[in-house]
Amino acid sequence: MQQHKRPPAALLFIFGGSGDLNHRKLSPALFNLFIDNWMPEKFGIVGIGRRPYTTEGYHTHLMDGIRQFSRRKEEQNGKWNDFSQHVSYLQMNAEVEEEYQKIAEIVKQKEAEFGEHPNVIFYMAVAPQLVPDIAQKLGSLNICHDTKCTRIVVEKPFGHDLESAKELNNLLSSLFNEEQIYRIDHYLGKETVQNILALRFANALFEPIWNRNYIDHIQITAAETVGAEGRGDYYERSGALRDMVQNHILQLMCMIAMEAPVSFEANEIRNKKVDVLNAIRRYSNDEVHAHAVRGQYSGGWMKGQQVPGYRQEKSVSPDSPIDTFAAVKFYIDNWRWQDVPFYVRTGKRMHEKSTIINIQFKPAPSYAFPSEAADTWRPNRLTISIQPEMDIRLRFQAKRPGQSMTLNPVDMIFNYKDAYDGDEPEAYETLLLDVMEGNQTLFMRSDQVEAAWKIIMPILETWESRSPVDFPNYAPDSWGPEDAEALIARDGKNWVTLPQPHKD
Ligand SMILES: NC(=O)C1=CN([C@@H]2O[C@H](COP(=O)(O)OP(=O)(O)OC[C@H]3O[C@@H](n4cnc5c(N)ncnc54)[C@H](OP(=O)(O)O)[C@@H]3O)[C@@H](O)[C@H]2O)C=CC1
Ligand SMILES: O=C1O[C@H](COP(=O)(O)O)[C@@H](O)[C@H](O)[C@H]1O
Repeated sequence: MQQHKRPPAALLFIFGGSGDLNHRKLSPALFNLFIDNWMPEKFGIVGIGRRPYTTEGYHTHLMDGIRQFSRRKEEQNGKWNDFSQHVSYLQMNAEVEEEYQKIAEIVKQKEAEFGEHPNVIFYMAVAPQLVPDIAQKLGSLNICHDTKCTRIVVEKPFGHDLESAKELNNLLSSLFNEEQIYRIDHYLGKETVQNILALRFANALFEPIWNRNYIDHIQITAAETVGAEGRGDYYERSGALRDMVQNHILQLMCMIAMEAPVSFEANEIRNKKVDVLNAIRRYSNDEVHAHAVRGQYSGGWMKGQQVPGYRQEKSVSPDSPIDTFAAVKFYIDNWRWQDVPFYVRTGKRMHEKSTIINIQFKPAPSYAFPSEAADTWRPNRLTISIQPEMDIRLRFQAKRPGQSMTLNPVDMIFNYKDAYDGDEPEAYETLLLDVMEGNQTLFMRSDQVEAAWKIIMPILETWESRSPVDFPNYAPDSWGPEDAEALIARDGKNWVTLPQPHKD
């Protein structure tokens, strides 16, 4: 068994304990932490919802999620029985103030059982519109005011726009200290995303070329094959730009573009990231059209299966103007990145599930080789595959064996599966452990969230003020609308998909 320092005693209340996020992500993550001996010696987990569950029924529901969605499918030799002793269900309506006394009683009871005051963590796995109300009601319980060991975890989306994000920040800061607020962006918990910091700041190799002098442009693609997946209710109030760009993709941009931190202290990393967000160019409403493209999928065929269009999905309006695809060309106006375009795109029902970052370097300044020696003179590319492939590829030009001087690009590959055992923790495992340990490095600070909204707002406002005339405008199993190809082709570049070994 691995030996390491485990977090102090914790009592975790999951609002939305009967919901999808807990079923698919949170409970499997907590169980994996337990199997790996990372859960505190003394801990309790209380799922909260209005649905009635017996303790046994709740355990069966959670076990079902673990079987379906955990990276570990097995019951792990009776570990589940040990784990489930710590898990209970509290049926309560979170909109009713009096019900919160039940929480205060559980805290007291656990304090007595543990013989110490545990860190009390409130996880908001509920629809965003419920969060302010719940936070306010929790604020009326004494446990929030008198101790730093009370923490609140807020899921994305954090607000619906800049104004509502500010309101939520103001409300939370009137009830909690910033050190108690954990704004989750689950991309930051992914191993491959955290590794960007290691790649950039634990190697001297890349820093000298990591700037406008050597980098031609950067691309970030976060493509999904799934559609709205029964989340039409939520997605109709969101869309791809809000759902993926405002948070995950801008965070990836920060990881790629930030300056070197002087320490890994949470606020130092967050300061460096917010500098990037503050330097991203805000477009005027007139500039939006030239820099941003939206799309919505039609019905059609996906890997041999017929799939509905977005407008035919459950809880979606038949003339919905919501974007299920967004592509934006960003600029970061600072010394390192001036004039280097960052092309980002994300969409549902796309050809493959793949999140990749491509750093395209400029060509060599001159070539002594005959022009027919190569089919590309821009071979140098660093590709960071975030998921589902987990690798880093450095592409460079090589001489093809033979009597003539023929060049073709080859890849030097670091692959997680080959280098490690391929059993990396899921993002939510890392993030939940960080909350229990009180480490906020991978969580968003209030100013980061607001800075991200400021970038997105002009695009949202422009899109919302003009209904798209041509929706749906892309077929399932494609790479999105033609306009997205044009966005990058206008600059003489093209989107790069998962790199394939070079063949003639
Ligand atoms: N699902 C996912 O993969 C992801 C979700 N998120 C975010 O997580 C949050 C939750 O999403 P998800 O789990 O999908 O949503 P669900 O609709 O599946 O779950 C909502 C939960 O809220 C509970 N709830 C609603 N009203 C009340 C109430 N008045 N009192 C007590 N409980 C209540 C429901 O319980 P009951 O019905 O029993 O009352 C249910 O457990 C959202 O903010 C979402 O954006 C973020 C990333 C991924
Ligand atoms: O936050 C969200 O992320 C998922 C994609 O997450 P991933 O880890 O599978 O890349 C997306 O499907 C969802 O719409 C969004 O809310």
